[in-house]
Amino acid sequence: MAKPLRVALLGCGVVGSAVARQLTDDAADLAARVGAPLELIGVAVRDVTKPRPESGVPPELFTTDAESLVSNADLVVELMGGLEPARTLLLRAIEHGAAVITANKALLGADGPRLYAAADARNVDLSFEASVAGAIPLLRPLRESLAGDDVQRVMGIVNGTTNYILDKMDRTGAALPDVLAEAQELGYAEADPTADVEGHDAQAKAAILASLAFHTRVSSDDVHCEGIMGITDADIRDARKIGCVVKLLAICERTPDGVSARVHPTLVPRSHPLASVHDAFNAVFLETALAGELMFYGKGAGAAPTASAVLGDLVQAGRHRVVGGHGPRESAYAELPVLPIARTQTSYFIRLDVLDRPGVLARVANVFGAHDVSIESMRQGVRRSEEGLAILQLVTNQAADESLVATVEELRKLDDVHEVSSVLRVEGM
Ligand SMILES: NC(=O)C1=CN([C@@H]2O[C@H](COP(=O)(O)OP(=O)(O)OC[C@H]3O[C@@H](n4cnc5c(N)ncnc54)[C@H](O)[C@@H]3O)[C@@H](O)[C@H]2O)C=CC1
Ligand SMILES: N[C@@H](CC=O)C(=O)O
Ligand code: NA
Repeated sequence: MAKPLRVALLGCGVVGSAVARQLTDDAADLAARVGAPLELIGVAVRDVTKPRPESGVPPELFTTDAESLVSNADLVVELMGGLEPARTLLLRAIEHGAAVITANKALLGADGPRLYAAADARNVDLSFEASVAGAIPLLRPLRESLAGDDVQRVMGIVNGTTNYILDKMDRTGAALPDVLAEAQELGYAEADPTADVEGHDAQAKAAILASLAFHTRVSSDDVHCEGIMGITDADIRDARKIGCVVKLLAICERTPDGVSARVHPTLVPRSHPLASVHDAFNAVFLETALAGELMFYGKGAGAAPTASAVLGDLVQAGRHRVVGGHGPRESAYAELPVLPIARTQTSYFIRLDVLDRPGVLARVANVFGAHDVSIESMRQGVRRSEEGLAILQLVTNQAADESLVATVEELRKLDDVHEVSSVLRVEGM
């Protein structure tokens, strides 16, 4: 057995506590797998007096001096979240020659290349399996197992909190704020849960996935993002009526013109495998040139599942310390253009309240035709006859997103249209 490797932990919240606990409870096995004991030399926290019995960390190991801690470690595990001071501490750790492990998708999505460059310059590992889809081994397959293949498409549910919320709304009719509080209690949500419900957590994850899948730098800012705050009971009911469920999807695609990445609420047919992803589970489908279709499923959030991914990275980085070598570096050589959503092919579900008068269907259909958008199906909903209104629910075929946006804009201006009451993208029909 080699000499102990010094491990510094930054943050002792939901995930940090679970990692710390496992470092103690499973010390002998982890040492045997690494080839050296993993010695926890300190845990950086904001308040050293706060009791954290669940972590099993001896009180003397807590410190507020994160800078000194990272300067003395072989392996630094960042589980604080947020851009700063996480970025500065990771860069300092790398500068001192430590391998770094992080679950911080917000930081990777905003500034990943800077961390990669620093890690490459010092020849140390930068690992982040927990940052996307929690426990699911997804980034290592993309970075390593599929390094000889060409990924065409990545589509999936990568945010546990919003899946938990949408699933509960669908299955029990519960209201969004109540279910969000439950997801927070269960440790799924971000410290600021608006990152979950506004889609920014999934946006950062989509940036990480697209970067790895397409060997091209894609930052969070390149990812079109719509969250779930606008999803209403009526949307969930409409989805049900047309045999669908609403899911927040991340979709990254390679096209002849470049690559795109987007996150938005999406109608998915109930027969689609993503429709049966319940609670805080995540699921991601890959389409590749050689392997064909691959599916990854598991727990995307929560203390123990996320700790599993962090510890896997920690063991791998530890092994590299013991026997030499390091994990993959940034692969961004392809430098493909990153396309805006306007140029992505999508299809829309549109709900319209129209004036119930002769010729209205033809005039509505004309607007679609004028933008080269064809209608896949149309359904007339319950009439609100006292107001002289009828409800139309249409699903389009695939078209450029900009054409669909233009179609909706023009529908809104039509005299026959009282209101465009819902617009959602559709996948898998
Ligand atoms: N909770 C989950 O299911 C998952 C979380 N993650 C990521 O893991 C990281 C940690 O998440 P959680 O444990 O859920 O968050 P958390 O909010 O429970 O824990 C973060 C801890 O870091 C501490 N902290 C923050 N800034 C600090 C500073 N400047 N100095 C010292 N301590 C500081 C906080 O006080 C808190 O105790 C985040 O990047 C999150 O995005 C990734 C996958 C799943
Ligand atoms: N808040 C995130 C945690 C894991 O990344 C989620 O809900 O998925
Ligand atoms: Na993962």
